Amino acid sequence: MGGYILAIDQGTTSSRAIIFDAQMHIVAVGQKEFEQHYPASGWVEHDPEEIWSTTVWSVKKALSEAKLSASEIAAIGITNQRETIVLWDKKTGEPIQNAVVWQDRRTARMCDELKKQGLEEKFSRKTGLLLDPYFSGTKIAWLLDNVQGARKRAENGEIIAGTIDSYLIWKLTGGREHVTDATNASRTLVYNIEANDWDDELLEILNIPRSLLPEVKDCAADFGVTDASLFGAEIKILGVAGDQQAATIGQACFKPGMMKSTYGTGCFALLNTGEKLVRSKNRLLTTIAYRLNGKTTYALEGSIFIAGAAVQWLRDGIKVIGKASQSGELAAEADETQHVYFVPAFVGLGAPHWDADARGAIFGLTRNTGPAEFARAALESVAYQTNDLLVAMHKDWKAKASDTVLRVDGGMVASDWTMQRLADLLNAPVDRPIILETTALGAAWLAGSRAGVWPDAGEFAQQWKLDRRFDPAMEATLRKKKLAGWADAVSRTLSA
Ligand SMILES: Nc1ncnc2c1ncn2[C@@H]1O[C@H](COP(=O)(O)OP(=O)(O)O)[C@@H](O)[C@H]1O
Ligand SMILES: O=P(O)(O)OC[C@H](O)CO
Repeated sequence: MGGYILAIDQGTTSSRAIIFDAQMHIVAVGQKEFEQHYPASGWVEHDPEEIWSTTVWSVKKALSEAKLSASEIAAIGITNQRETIVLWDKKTGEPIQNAVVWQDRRTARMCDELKKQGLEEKFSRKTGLLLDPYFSGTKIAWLLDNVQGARKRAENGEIIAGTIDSYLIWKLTGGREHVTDATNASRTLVYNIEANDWDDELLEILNIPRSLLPEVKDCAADFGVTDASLFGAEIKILGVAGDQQAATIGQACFKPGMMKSTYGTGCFALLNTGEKLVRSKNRLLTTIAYRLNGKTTYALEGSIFIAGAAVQWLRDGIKVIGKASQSGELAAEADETQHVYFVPAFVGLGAPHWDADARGAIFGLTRNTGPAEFARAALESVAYQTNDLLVAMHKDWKAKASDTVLRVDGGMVASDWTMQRLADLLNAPVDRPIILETTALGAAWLAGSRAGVWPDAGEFAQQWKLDRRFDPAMEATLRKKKLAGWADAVSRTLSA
């Protein structure tokens, strides 16, 4: 057995496999995109078979690129798009229908109904979440009620449910393990984050049989062994965490008060609050950052649904850029005297507004407005939204904005212009590390430390190295004016 660790990062748009050596350096990557299905307005689905085939393809690709055999891999760590849910047949492994993705809004009315019954406080107290279609619970209920025969099959114990980590482990172990980890469980809306168990009362409200759900383990634990027929030898699965929690670990945010923000399709900021479960009074989420050796560390989370997706819209929607990397250059050419605000509520707004029905809007257009001002407004929208999250976090965590250092990662942080504007509008420093594969790194650390080939948290934290710090440089009055303009634009975009 070699000291290599394989991280599987199953994301919203692609599946990736990354092999790290014993020194925590990347030696090979396999990656494959898969199809997004939009069967109705606001609905988003993935084909689980495609999630599985692209994952297997990526692992095989990474192994062949690295010229390694499966027997040289000490352990696998899995990280995944969170909340997305699959129901599948226990005997055949066949999904009962496509996975319902985290972005999917089909249960908005169900959530409204539960809110009308006065149940949001109960769900929030027990799970740390809110009644929004984002989370898995109402998606499971919808599948049981709407896929023909599903409820009967569930009652007969023929089908089971899981988030993507759980589905992948089931497939990887040849149907031997139905398990998940505490971070993924904490996104389902039926997991009690204080009791650390599925919650019978919430399961009853949503009419979900407990037998459908996987066993919940620590993030570093024995999750099973891959079937030898898949990659040529058995490999132990020793680490699992949802992708935003894995990025928190990969950014070495192990101490209370440390915060990371990941800018991929969406943006997710997590603040480590330690063993203390902080209840947000400002519409943020309380979630499990990680659970190690039976000890839970909590986080406050702000979730924004559109970040890099706004750059994709500049490229594929209004076609003002040819590739994502041109967005910063174009924004830098914008006329600073024009105040254009773009609220990218393509799929509603996440934290702190939680408005499923809001849709995108642009304000402040003049005859001189052109592609550069659109690009700047799109990139600035990401910074303004992050600021809204941080303002809410500072109220809940009682910290000053000036005391905050934000560690960033994800595809968008390649843009220097965006990172500088982020620091300017937050009025706080923004730190970009050298290793940007923080999500995979976090999953690899869980597996590698459990396997005994990677160091403990303290030593691991020392490998975090700064690439560049962006210090705030915007004049205070301009910043104030811009933030007020954004607040006005958002208030005009909200649905009610
Ligand atoms: N140089 C860049 N400037 C701005 N945005 C970028 C740049 N490079 C990539 N992006 C954006 O980053 C996103 C991809 O980031 P990634 O972390 O791979 O996302 P995900 O894991 O959600 O698929 C895309 O939405 C893309 O538009
Ligand atoms: O797959 P990503 O990187 O877009 O992350 C999705 C989040 O986990 C959704 O909560």
